[in-house]
Amino acid sequence: MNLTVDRVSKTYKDKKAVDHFSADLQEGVYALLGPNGSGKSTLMRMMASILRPTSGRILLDGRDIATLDDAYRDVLGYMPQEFGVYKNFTAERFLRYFASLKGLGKKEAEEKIDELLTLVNLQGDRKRKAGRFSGGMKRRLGIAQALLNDPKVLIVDEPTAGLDPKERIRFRNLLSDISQDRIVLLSTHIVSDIESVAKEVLLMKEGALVRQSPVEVLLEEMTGKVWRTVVDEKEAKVIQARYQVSNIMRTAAGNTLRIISEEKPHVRAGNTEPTLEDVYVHFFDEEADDGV
Ligand SMILES: Nc1ncnc2c1ncn2[C@@H]1O[C@H](COP(=O)(O)OP(=O)(O)OP(=O)(O)O)[C@@H](O)[C@H]1O
Repeated sequence: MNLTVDRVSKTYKDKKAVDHFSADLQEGVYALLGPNGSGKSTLMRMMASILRPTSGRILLDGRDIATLDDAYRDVLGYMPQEFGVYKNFTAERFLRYFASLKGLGKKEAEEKIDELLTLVNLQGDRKRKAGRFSGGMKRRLGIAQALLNDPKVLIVDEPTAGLDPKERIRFRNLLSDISQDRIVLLSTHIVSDIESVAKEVLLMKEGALVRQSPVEVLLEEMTGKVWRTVVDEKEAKVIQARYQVSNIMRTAAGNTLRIISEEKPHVRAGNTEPTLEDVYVHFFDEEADDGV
């Protein structure tokens, strides 16, 4: 299976939110990583066929999703960023409602709902009102909703926003469990969410794709460019003005700096193992959000 984004652009009035974005996805988890406002939601809404591109095409196995229309929606699961639940619906009623919208028969729906509530670990809460759920539970219910039609393409926009660290881990595991035989695309600006689950990372900046690579390749490219040194406050300021600093840890011994640089940035600096956060800082020149 191939989902191809072919030079897709979207312009809102005078704002170019997505700019000639091209990518090719097969089965597995892909992470769309970029700062706020880089165009991730706009791109995903186009890939979910909710929004029409201003130009360019999106193809599933060579066929335009705009032409496939309902045939595409039959194989698509989508969880938008702003995911609302009907407050007074119980979890199971909410899923029954969406199952009927998606055209599932009654018996088929009950079986699927049962299976999905177990998968997202909400079986014990199925008769509780979704309005009382925590952020993490609502998002898990959202994923169950997106999986009702057993989609071949699953698009989830910022699935871990607002979740606590434990919920984020649970979510990550869930995504990797369901990624077999499906294309899963998730967006995030939280680096630690994707380091262990993503097959490839798509780095998005100002509407454009800057890189599509496996995590290992991105890390490999940074080898020898990430440095660690302990300096006093004055030296720290000088280094910060001259180099990209991905982290500063202030301790009694001084300031421990992680620096990204082609050259050795300080006499006492030594190379250290790169992380995806360093990659993020390198490409976006801003501090990574660790999501905590
Ligand atoms: N309906 C709209 N009308 C006008 N401009 C918009 C609209 N939707 C988004 N934009 C603008 O397009 C750009 C990309 O927005 P988008 O929401 O796609 O980015 P994002 O990467 O998903 O950001 P975030 O992580 O904050 O949601 C932003 O500058 C945003 O202000």
